[in-house]
Amino acid sequence: MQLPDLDEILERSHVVRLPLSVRFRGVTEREALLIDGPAGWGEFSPFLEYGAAESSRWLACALEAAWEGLPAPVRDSVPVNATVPAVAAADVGRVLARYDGPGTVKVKVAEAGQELADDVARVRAVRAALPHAKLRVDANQGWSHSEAVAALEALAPFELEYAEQPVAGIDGLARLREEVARRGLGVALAADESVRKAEDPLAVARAGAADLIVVKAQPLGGVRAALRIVREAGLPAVVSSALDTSVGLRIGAALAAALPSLPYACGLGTGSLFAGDVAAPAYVARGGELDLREVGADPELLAAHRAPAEREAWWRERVAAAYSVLAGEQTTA
Ligand SMILES: O=C(O)CCC(=O)C1=CC=C[C@@H](O)[C@@H]1C(=O)O
Ligand SMILES: [Mg+2]
Repeated sequence: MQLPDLDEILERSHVVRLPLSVRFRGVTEREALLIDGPAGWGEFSPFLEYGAAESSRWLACALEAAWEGLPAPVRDSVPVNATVPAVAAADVGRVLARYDGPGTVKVKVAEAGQELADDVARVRAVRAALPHAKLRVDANQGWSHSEAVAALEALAPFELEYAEQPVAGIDGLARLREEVARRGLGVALAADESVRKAEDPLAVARAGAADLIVVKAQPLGGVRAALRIVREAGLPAVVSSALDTSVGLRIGAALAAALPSLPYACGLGTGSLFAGDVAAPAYVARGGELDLREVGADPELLAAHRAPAEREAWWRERVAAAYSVLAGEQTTA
């Protein structure tokens, strides 16, 4: 795609800071830069600690959505999972109450400072609240090999549909996958960080280190790039969000809706964790499904959630830095 002018991108940009209803990834607020492009809304919201090279993938996704538009869907709604952050078991009911009829729940585990007993109690509380839901866990590579083995043994009675990035690295996943098979634990392993933060997102598939991959439009450089990665990986894929605003969730839904096969509920339910959003109504699932309706930022909500001036300046500089990386790639291509 031909890069639009940086000035035009910046003219069309709005920076927001949205409140979360529950702490997630250590934050209670989420900042994002939204672009009102000629083909639709784009979102640029790399996590605050990401540098220019990594953030450039996220910008490529925003520019694709805003200037090129979203690819044609093959379905008109997508199933989504509820996501339960690493809260105390006693708070699980309060978090689940924010979701409407989820058939699948992803539970965050292996949070720093917590014990395996906290994870088991949290998963048990979800199972008690939703006896028929499918359950999955996401450790964000927080376990060592032996911790992962112990945890997957302790969680085996819950018949998880998969465990997402239980340990770090492709070699770590491959080794754990062998051990899981040897012990007959019967749990599939999904790669997330080993796809979205890897130099080569296909390496994990080539190494046979995971049963499935998690794909996110922003970290992978856009919807079309993510579609290509799924095709080339040849593994089942779960589409997920990066704690996006409604605008980014709609882009994730476009990815899910364009995949030829969608065997798993998508991690696109995180709109339900926000206490404020940019679209009216917010892009949240009903009955465990997200409809592929049109979603754009609402001017009044953009104004209500506008980030403080110094944060706005910071995000605009961040776009410029990521843009330089993309422009450099175009001249060398
Ligand atoms: O997949 C989901 O259910 C929701 C999205 C989600 O879990 C994540 C969003 C953003 C950052 C990540 O820490 C996290 C993930 O690891 O998958
Ligand atoms: Mg994950």
